[in-house]
Amino acid sequence: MQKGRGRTSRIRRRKLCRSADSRGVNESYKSEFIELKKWLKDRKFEDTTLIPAYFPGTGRGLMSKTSLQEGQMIISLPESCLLTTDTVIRSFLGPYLKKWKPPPSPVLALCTFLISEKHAGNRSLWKPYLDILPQSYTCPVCLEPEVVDLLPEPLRAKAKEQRAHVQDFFASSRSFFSSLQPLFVEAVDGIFSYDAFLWAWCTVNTRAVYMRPRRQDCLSAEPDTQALAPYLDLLNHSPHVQVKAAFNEKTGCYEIRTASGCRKHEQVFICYGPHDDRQLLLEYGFISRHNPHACVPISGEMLVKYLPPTDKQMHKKMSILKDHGFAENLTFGWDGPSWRLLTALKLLCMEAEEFTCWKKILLGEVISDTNEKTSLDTAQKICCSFIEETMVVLQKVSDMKERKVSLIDQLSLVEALWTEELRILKASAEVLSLQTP
Ligand SMILES: C[S@@+](CC[C@H](N)C(=O)[O-])C[C@H]1O[C@@H](n2cnc3c(N)ncnc32)[C@H](O)[C@@H]1O
Repeated sequence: MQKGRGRTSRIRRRKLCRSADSRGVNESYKSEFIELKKWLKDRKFEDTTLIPAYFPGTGRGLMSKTSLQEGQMIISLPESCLLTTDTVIRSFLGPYLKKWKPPPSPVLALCTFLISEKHAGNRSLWKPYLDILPQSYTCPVCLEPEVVDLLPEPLRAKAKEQRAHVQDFFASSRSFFSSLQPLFVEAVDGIFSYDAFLWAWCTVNTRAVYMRPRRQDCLSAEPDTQALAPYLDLLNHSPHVQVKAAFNEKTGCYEIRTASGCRKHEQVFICYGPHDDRQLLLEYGFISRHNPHACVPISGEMLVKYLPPTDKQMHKKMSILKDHGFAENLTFGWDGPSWRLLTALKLLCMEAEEFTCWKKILLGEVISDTNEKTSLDTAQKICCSFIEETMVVLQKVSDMKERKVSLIDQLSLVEALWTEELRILKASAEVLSLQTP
C-alpha cells in the first residue's frame, strides 16, 4: 500500500491531528466565565460536563470534564437562557417593534437587542453573556476589500454579496433605529452605528442555533429560526463528529447529544453541517483543517479553457452538460476528481464520431479507451494548472503579509484556505497520476 494513502493511515493521521488540536488550557478561572456560570445558575443551568478552555488549533471552546459516551447528553440549556425573538418582544424594545411598519425581520429584532444591551453595559441583564462574545469577527463581510480580492472565485463574489447585503440591511434599518430614540439619552446614530450593526449581525450569523420556525405577529414573515444560546455557543465545529441537537419541547431545554463520544479533557465538538472550507469561511469566518468535505470547485465554463479550441462540437457539448446539471458541482477532492467532474470531462473529450454516445457517458459507461485517457489527461492538466495558480496566489499573500502587518490575521485566514486547497489539489494530482497509464 502507498504510504499515507490507505484508510488506516488516514484514520491515524486524523487521530494525530485530533490529539494535537485537542489539548486545551482550562479557562474556567477567568472572571468572565465565573460571572457567566453564576448567570446561568440563576437561570437554572448548572454544567457538570464541560469547562471553557483554550485550544491551540481552534481557539476558545469547551473541554469535557469526564469521558462522554456515544448518545450521552453534552448540554441541556433551559429556555430561560436562550435569546430569541420572544426575549426581544418581551423587552423594552417590544412596543417599538410592534409599532414599526413594515414589521422588522426576526434577525433585525435580535441585532437591535444585542446592540442596545451592549450599549447598556453594566445595566444589562445579559452582561455576563455579552462579555464573552467576541469583539470582532472574521466573516468575509469584516475583511478589508484588498483581502477579499485574494479569495478564490466564486467565494470572492459571494463575499462581496455578503458585504452588500449587510450594508443594505443596515441602510434599510436606520429609520427603525431612529424610532428608538425615546429609549436612549445618547443619539441613536452613535449607538446603532454600522460597526455595532456588523458586530451584531456576525454574532447572530456565526453563533445562533437553529430552532423550529416560529411566527411572531409583530415581525416580518421571514423565517424566525435563530436563537442565541449562551455557553452552548462556545462549542466549536468538527466535521468528524456527529451530534443530535434540537429544542426539546417536553423538557423546555435546547439539548445536544453526542453520537461520537469524547475522551476526558478533550475538546468537545459539534458539527455545524457538512460544509466545505469555503462555506465555513463565508458563514463562520474560519476553515477546518483536514476537512473531509473540503474540495476545490471548477466551473463547467472553465473546463473549456483546457480543451482544444478547434472542437466544433464544444458549444453543443456544453449545452448537454448544462441541460443535465453537469456544469456545476464539479470538484477536485482528497480522493481525486469527483465522478461528476470526470463525467463532464469525458463528455467534453468525445471525438466527433463518438458524439452519439453522450447519454452513455452521463450514465457512467466507458465509451472508449481513448476517451478515458484523454479525459484523465485533461483532469491532470487542469489539476496541475490549478496547483501552479494556487502557488502564485500563496506567494502574493505571503508578500502582502510582510507589507501589511495590520492585516496579518485576515491574510493568514486567506492563506490557510489556499494552503488547504493546495493540499487537496496535490492529493488529487497524486490519485490521477496513479490512474493515468
Ligand atoms: C459558535 S462559536 C464557537 C465558539 C468560539 N470559538 C468562541 O470562542 O466564542 C463559532 C465560531 O468559533 C470559531 N470556530 C468554530 N469551530 C472552529 C474550528 N474548528 N476551528 C477554528 N475556529 C472555529 C469560528 O470563529 C466560529 O465563527
